[in-house]
Amino acid sequence: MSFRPTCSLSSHKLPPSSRAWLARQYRDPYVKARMAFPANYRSRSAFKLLEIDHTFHILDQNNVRTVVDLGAAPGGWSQVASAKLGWAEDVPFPISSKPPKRLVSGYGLKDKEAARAGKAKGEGRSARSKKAGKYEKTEGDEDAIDFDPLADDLDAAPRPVGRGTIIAVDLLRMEPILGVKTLQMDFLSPEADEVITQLMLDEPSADGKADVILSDMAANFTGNVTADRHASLQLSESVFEFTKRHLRPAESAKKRKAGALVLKHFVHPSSGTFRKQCLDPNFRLVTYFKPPSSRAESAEAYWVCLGWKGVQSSHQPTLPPARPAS
Ligand SMILES: C[S@@+](CC[C@H](N)C(=O)[O-])C[C@H]1O[C@@H](n2cnc3c(N)ncnc32)[C@H](O)[C@@H]1O
Repeated sequence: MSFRPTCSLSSHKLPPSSRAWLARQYRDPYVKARMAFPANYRSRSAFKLLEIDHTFHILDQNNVRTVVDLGAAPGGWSQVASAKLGWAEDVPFPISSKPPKRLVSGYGLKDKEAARAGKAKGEGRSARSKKAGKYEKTEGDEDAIDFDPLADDLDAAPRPVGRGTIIAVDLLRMEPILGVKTLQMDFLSPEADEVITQLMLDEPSADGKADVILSDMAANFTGNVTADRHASLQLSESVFEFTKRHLRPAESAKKRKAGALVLKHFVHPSSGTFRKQCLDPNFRLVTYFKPPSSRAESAEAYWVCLGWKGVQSSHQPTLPPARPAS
């Protein structure tokens, strides 16, 4: 469902669950903050990465040049990474408790102008969004917020020239972001590694290694606890296998805490085993982190892993490695 700040909360036409969702959105300071800032984040998730980076300084390092963003759509984390690598205006932090009024009450000024322009051409917001191939929020992806792709004006001058590149992978199509190469594919497919590697090697002086790997991937929840846990663990295992091949070890970056992995997971009994077998032995520091912007009622959390040792883990995946190609 779209978030429309002008919707009436008391509308009896809405089912109770939608009214509760809207009420929560109204109260949510991150939803307001997202609309207030010039970065015009595409998702509320952007704040989770800002908070992670504010605490661990993963992207705030000059030596960070290649970032892989797995499960990137609609693009909030990629926007943050793009700004941190200097491709876009950097983003304010910490989150202001009082975002500018004119923007909190509706869409950003730029969006309003774009909306007016669209209207003049006889196009409504939804028609324009459809034409531009707008990210469609999927069920369970409640941190995605409707955004107007036309509001991210990539042609606006002057363009900052950033360093390095971000490779964003998702099952879903993503609108372009400066400094970001987007790849629409299933990360679990057998060909994913090769295609991502190719993109990494396309860069001048690239060696196919990433300085930072981010995974905010979340499998679609089915409601079947066993199947959902399996899917979540399978994603974690696959990201770890990818990390073994592509994360630049701290030693070669000559920084103790270089080589960073941020991995989303959903708390369940096997996740502790995964951490002990795969993460703890291979990183200098592994921290379980629940960003303040992650909803308390959500079982999601992140492992923030710093200082990749480049060690090949002896851990054998407990699950079938990859989904067969359909
Ligand atoms: C919570 S959203 C990510 C939000 C994103 N970090 C942002 O800031 O906008 C999770 C994403 O994981 C993607 N995803 C789940 N399984 C995937 C897979 N096997 N391959 C690629 N993407 C996947 C979903 O399509 C979804 O867009």
